[in-house]
Amino acid sequence: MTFAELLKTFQHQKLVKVEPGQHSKRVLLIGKHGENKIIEVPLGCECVNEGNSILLARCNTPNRRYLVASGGRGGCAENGYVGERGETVHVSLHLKLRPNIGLVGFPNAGKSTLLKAFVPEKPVKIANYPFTTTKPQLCYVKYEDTKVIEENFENMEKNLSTKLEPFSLSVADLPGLIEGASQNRGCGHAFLKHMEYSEILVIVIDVFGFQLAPDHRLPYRSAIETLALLNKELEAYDLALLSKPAVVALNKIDMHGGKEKAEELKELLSSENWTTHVSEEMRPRVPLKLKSVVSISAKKQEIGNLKKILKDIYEENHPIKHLYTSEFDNTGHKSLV
Ligand SMILES: Nc1nc2c(ncn2[C@@H]2O[C@H](COP(=O)(O)OP(=O)(O)OP(=O)(O)O)[C@@H](O)[C@H]2O)c(=O)[nH]1
Ligand SMILES: [Mg+2]
Repeated sequence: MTFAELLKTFQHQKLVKVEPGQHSKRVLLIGKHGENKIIEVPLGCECVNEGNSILLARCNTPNRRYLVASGGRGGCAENGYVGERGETVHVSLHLKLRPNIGLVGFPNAGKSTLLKAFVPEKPVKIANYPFTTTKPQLCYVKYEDTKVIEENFENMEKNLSTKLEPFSLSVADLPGLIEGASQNRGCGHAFLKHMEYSEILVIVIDVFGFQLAPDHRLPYRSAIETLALLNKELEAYDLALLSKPAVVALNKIDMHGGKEKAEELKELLSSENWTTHVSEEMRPRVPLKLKSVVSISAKKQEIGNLKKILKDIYEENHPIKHLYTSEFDNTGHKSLV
């Protein structure tokens, strides 16, 4: 099953109806409990009761089971030996992506073009109109094989050697967000949810700003305003998103005047109070944690040191834990850290 098919399968409602308990019989005084129905879901799936919107299960651990609807109790003295009906619950199953990196931005900012720059061999739909990407697409950014130190303690001899190991980070390209996404405008919630599990946010900004269509009735937003508005949408959806490390990619610097615009923006974003450069109604309460601001031309596949920055942030978040110290204790065995 492809990833897109998997997403489709798990993004719909299900009726969970479990069996009733059996009545007591002459030969079996206590009736059998209604049998469980087991629904297997992929990791990262959330199960929500459609009736009251209560989250019933967040399936983050492999092979763990959650009780969503209880089977009917078998006949016993308390129910007059008459088997009870099982519960019936309408649930919706949501599959959330768990990419290392989530690409966030207004429509047309160049998110898919950046994905293509990361993974040139991947067929990606890119076009000069908003909402080209309608479904999340996931792929892996490969890095040159990384040197790792291998410890070999055979025969109690300390022998350190280096070997090469492949390293990659998963990246999700998401449909564009617009003002009001957190209130479900545009593609809204359906895609903001995938950011919950992204470890690093890459905010793709068109240095020339955004307008949904060339129509004077539609508002034009400058590049810094788009960043502030995206920040506001993330804040309104879930404050926790703002604690994730964020990298801003200032895109389209190959266009006339693009480099100058990117330099101006970098200057504005270098201050902690960058949000003061937008009007109050666009200003988020909690600014994003901007780890780095990079100027890029996704179209020309000139992305500077963006890949390295992302790997460095990833490694900062996942320090390698050595299970053993490199010293032997006095019994001749290695000691645990
Ligand atoms: N000149 C120039 N054009 C770019 C660059 N990056 C993207 N574009 C163009 O901008 C348009 C939109 O690019 P996409 O990658 O589809 O934008 P997106 O952010 O994925 O858009 P949605 O999927 O609608 O959210 C396309 O015409 C791209 O060719 C760039 O670095 N330079
Ligand atoms: Mg796209």
